[in-house]
Amino acid sequence: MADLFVKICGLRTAPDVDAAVAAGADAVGFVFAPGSPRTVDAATARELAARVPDSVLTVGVFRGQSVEEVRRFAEESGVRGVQLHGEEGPGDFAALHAEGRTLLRATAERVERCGEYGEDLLLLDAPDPGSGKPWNWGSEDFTAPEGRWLLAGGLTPGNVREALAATGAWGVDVSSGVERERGVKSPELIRAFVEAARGT
Ligand SMILES: O=C(O)c1ccccc1N[C@@H]1O[C@H](COP(=O)(O)O)[C@@H](O)[C@H]1O
Repeated sequence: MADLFVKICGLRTAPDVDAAVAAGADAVGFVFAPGSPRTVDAATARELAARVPDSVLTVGVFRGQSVEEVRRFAEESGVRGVQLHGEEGPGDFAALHAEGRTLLRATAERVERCGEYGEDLLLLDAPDPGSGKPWNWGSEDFTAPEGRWLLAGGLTPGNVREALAATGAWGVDVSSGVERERGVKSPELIRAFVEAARGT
């Protein structure tokens, strides 16, 4: 699955970013949601995003923040994409889309297809994002949405192949599973995750 889309999230340092880019990530995420061990400010994210080539999407991650706050962080940091874990509706997505941003809608709900709210990518995540806990993506009840969707929640280098085989996801997103301790990324685990996900 060499063309599998891979996002590495919760990056806080230059070595984190360099490791994700070198490993071949398609997107890197900076957490602007408050209260996470991975939260960075806009100035830090701007410095980190400057290390990222144009071919790799930079994404700001938000949870329960106003559209005005999302817009302000995105402008100040220069990220090209925003990932929304809140209660935003189609109108909010339309407003952010009009500004040229790539939009990721994160949800723990069952969804039939990507794009229902105007998002570019759908992210199916655990109810407690960033916790490293998997959800029941392997169960018989799970039905994959149509379109471009990313699987997230408790993925690791050790389970990502199984998860892809079970769900047929278009892409994957990981944070906890590439950390040596909570909030601290491991370049080795980042590389191992991308290789395992793509089967390279
Ligand atoms: O990573 C966080 O701390 C975070 C905080 C608030 C919203 C989203 C967050 N991360 C997202 O959670 C999943 C990855 O979770 P996991 O740690 O791999 O289980 C991914 O979508 C991140 O973007």
